[in-house]
Amino acid sequence: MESALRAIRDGDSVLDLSPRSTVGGGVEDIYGEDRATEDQLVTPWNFSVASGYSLLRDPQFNKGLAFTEKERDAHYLRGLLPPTVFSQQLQEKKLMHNIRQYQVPLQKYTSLMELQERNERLFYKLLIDNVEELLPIVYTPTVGEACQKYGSIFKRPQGLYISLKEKGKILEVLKNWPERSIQVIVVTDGERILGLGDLGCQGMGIPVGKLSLYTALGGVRPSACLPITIDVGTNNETLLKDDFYIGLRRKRATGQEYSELLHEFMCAVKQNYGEKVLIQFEDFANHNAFDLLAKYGTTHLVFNDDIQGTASVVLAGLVAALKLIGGTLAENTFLFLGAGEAGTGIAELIALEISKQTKAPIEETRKKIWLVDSKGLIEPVSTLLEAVKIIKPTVLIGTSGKGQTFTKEVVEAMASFNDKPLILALSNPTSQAECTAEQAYTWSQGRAIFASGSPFDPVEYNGKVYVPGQANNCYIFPGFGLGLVISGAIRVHDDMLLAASEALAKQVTEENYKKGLIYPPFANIRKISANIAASVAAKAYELGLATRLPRPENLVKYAESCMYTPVYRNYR
Ligand SMILES: NC(=O)C1=CN([C@@H]2O[C@H](COP(=O)(O)OP(=O)(O)OC[C@H]3O[C@@H](n4cnc5c(N)ncnc54)[C@H](OP(=O)(O)O)[C@@H]3O)[C@@H](O)[C@H]2O)C=CC1
Ligand SMILES: CC(=O)C(=O)O
Ligand SMILES: [Mg+2]
Repeated sequence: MESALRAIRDGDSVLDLSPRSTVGGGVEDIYGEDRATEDQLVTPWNFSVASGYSLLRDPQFNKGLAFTEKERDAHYLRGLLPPTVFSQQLQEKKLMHNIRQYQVPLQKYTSLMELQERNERLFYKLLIDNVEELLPIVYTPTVGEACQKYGSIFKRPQGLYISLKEKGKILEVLKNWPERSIQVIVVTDGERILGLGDLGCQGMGIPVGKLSLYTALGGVRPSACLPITIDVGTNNETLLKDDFYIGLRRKRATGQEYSELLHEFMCAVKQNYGEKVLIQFEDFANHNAFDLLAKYGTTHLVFNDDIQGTASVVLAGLVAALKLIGGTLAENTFLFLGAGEAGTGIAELIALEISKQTKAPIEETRKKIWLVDSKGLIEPVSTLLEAVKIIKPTVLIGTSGKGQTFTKEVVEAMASFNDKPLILALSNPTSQAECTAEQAYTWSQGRAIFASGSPFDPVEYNGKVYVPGQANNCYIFPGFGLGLVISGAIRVHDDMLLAASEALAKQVTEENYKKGLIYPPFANIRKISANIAASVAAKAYELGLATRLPRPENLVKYAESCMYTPVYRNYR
């Protein structure tokens, strides 16, 4: 067997097995592959059944030191591991200890990505058990920095890259992905990565991060998740000049060239994975995002996280906040800084919810909502401060992607006519937040109810500790997607967003309210996701959009039973 392999690999039956020094200074391998020059062809070999060395290098099955004695015997692992056997708990303890040694968040990020590449179950165990500590690493804000530096920190590729070079061959590219039964795709074209702008192909960190939350927070199994970056070029001059940039070095394709590639992609996905695969659009620029959602919303199961997920999470926070500020949604006045995907998505869902509650036409309910963009309000008002003073909103929402725009004067103005001004600084990452938690509490003399897209630590002000919430779509999309998957939904409907929002708001407890929180803690996120999933699935059945029949009686229990858990499996 051994010699047959050698002969086949070498393409020649006679081999000199003694290692020799090569011209480049290395040592030749016994198969002669090192001797091959650039124009001699060699075959990349692999084995289909993971055992021994290849088992240790397969992240899906690797358990590292946690392989039992029996497994080490049965799977040819003897000698490939040191003699000790660790439990998964001990591995987790060791890794958390190591991660906590790093002072720089990006180092924590790379060590977690390496773990994901090495031992998937252990990665998810860590993420689930330490979600509040690790979320800011695998997700905003650190993932933003990782995308900015993706070319330099890039080691092994994650996800699937589809560039203009693959035009006409996208179906073949999808078939190169090792998994067949995909349930959720998160796709970006990298043009609006958080509030950091066009990061081109380096936006891949976002689909990778979002999908790791699909698994950790929503229980969708990792093998069913597919991160995709569509590379149509970048207009980011710094990246185009960067030696380490990993994407196409050209300006972004637009118009027909862009839409043809996207259309081929959408058709290929449906052809390869069927009608029930969820395609989540993420961090597209708004000049494409709305069109893509409208175009494919009637033919595919598509969801835009920035427009729809954000809307659902913010509406939940607003509904919960009514417990603290009193009144109904309709009695509030909303002012947005930023009228793009997040801003208009949230505004529309608020208007829809008020319209459902009051039976007033949506054209009427929109009148309580004001949006300011870079050119000002659609009125002779050019600054946010002026708009705040004239409109006197009860709720101020930042979705402009520009940091420090809720100035002291703006927050003070909000606090001058509101007992409890509700201030949501949604822009990510932390550097782009409209104001910090400390600023919101200090400038409002401790009266603001504050939540932000990226997390802030608790703030002490005048001897009292204030705990800011995190208003981020990651409360919604994992449970939302799970609900679509378990019901076999074929289309997304706005009523599902309202159902998800209501389910999230219901998870806020009296204890949370006492702390001024309008979102529940992430520590309970899997329970929260199961509830969101059940509500979304229930709505899918009600609307006739579910294909998984018969409908399970208890949808919460069913959702929980479908959720991936990262404990190790025993191998026979
Ligand atoms: N917390 C969360 O869950 C989420 C947060 N976000 C964050 O929200 C931000 C915006 O995202 P998104 O809506 O998709 O982006 P868009 O590009 O779609 O929208 C940005 C909007 O902000 C406006 N704007 C830009 N600069 C200014 C300024 N100086 N003053 C006033 N308005 C300005 C733009 O106006 P114009 O068109 O005139 O330039 C546009 O209306 C990002 O930072 C993103 O990270 C997004 C989704 C979810
Ligand atoms: C959270 C998110 O989706 C964004 O900032 O784009
Ligand atoms: Mg996003």
